[in-house]
Amino acid sequence: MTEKRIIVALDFDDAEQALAFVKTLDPQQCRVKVGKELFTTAGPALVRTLHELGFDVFLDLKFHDIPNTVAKAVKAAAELGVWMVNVHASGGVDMMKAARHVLEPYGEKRPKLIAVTVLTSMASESLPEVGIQRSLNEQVLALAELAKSAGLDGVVCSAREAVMLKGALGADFLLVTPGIRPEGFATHDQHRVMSPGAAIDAGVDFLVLGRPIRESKDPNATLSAINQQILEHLV
Ligand SMILES: O=C(O)c1cc(=O)[nH]c(=O)n1[C@@H]1O[C@H](COP(=O)(O)O)[C@@H](O)[C@H]1O
Repeated sequence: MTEKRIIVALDFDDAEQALAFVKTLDPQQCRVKVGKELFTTAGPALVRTLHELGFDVFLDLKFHDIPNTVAKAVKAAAELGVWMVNVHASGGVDMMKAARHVLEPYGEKRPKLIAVTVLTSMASESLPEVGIQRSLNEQVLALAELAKSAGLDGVVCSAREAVMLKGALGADFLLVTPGIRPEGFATHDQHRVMSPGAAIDAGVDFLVLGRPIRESKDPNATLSAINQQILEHLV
């Protein structure tokens, strides 16, 4: 099995539902993401259970606070042993450097630290309402450059910005992209979407999929089908 590129978003109300769902998944086929909703109800205990079941966990709490607070939160995530954790790049370079610095003692076992650029639910027209006058691509690039200068491993962005970011920041800077939608699947609240195959063609490293897998009648079969598409697009 090559690198597991799919991260399934466990956006469930509680641990019971999340565990019933993950037990239908093969940990060789995907990683999983625990976000604000599930972590607020189920907490670290659920993350430990997911580890016991063999899943790598992306703890998606998008920390955004003063450097000291974010650094301590990222350290707590490292203590939990998660595979990946994220912060908001708009928290600034000092915040990101503090988050990166606190991971030093963990060496190669540290979680990957990535920064959210512009949420995939936002369209370019929404940027002025939060005070951003530059274009969406300029904003994503500027925040990704900031994250790289702070020593982070990569960013969360949409797959639509992947070609630009890989060109500007290099192949090793990880791109994690939500807003992935198989052809014909509803976009819901996502604005900047792309299909799994197109995202791989654009150079994305990890694809985040929530509703397309959770709402499938056979999640593991959907996962296998998307993994197959990924393999075909990697050659
Ligand atoms: O950091 C994230 O994971 C994230 C960033 C972003 O810009 N957009 C985004 O959708 N996400 C998360 O990715 C998942 C997407 O879920 P679906 O839209 O159901 O596939 C959700 O759990 C979001 O919280």
